[in-house]
Amino acid sequence: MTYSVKELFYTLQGEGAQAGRAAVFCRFAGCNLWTGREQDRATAVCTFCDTDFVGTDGEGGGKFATADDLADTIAKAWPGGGRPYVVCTGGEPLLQLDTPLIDALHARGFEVAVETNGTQPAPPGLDWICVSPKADAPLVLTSGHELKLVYPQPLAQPERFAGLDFQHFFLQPMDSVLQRDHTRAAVAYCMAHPQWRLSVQMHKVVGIA
Ligand SMILES: C[S@@+](CC[C@H](N)C(=O)[O-])C[C@H]1O[C@@H](n2cnc3c(N)ncnc32)[C@H](O)[C@@H]1O
Ligand SMILES: Nc1nc2[nH]cc(C(=O)O)c2c(=O)[nH]1
Ligand code: SF4
Ligand SMILES: [Mg+2]
Repeated sequence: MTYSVKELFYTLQGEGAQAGRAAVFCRFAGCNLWTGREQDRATAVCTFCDTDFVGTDGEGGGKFATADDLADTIAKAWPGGGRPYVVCTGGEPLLQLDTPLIDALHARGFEVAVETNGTQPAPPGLDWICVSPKADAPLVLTSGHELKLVYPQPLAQPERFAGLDFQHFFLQPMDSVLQRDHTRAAVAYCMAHPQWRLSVQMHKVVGIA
């Protein structure tokens, strides 16, 4: 299958339990909850997205004809040393990430992580699954390593997800003009409900991709 990648770059994971860890980011193009066009944002299922995932024209982006082609490109972006780590994101990565690509990445020594909205089943073999539920979208993926809820979403209260089968539960303040208010509210919620931890988008604080 052909993979459409918006951008592919080396940085630090900025969010969740793996924050601070060096990672190759593979941002797949396209999402099932928003077209990515600003004129459609208000009517999208997911309205708060902070990401451009349209097309294949970003840094390191392109169309990759085979799993081996894409895995080779990801492997070239790793500097050597440590345990190679790739974060598959998007857009919605589970529209494209499949078993041949996971196998090709494992064959090159990578741990494979995914950032998903949880509306698609996950292929087997993923090493780290981060699910970030969206209020108006059906949640299909109800287990994984971390659940990272963007907060606040009035129609997706943390209580709805607290009993699911995840090792870590994070609230991530919604980035918008009200980001400071959202952060204060998330802090208060985590202090009142210690099952939840705060995920600050560290990459935005330190100014990296
Ligand atoms: C751009 S999404 C791509 C992966 C997948 N589509 C998803 O939604 O999980 C990556 C992460 O950014 C989070 N995110 C998106 N917009 C955000 C915002 N405005 N503020 C905080 N986090 C946001 C998502 O919830 C998700 O955890
Ligand atoms: N540094 C960094 N960490 C991230 N964690 C999740 C991200 C995403 O957009 O999926 C992201 C991102 O865009 N940059
Ligand atoms: S589901 Fe993820 S990629 Fe899609 S619009 Fe929402 S935050 Fe953005
Ligand atoms: Mg991001």
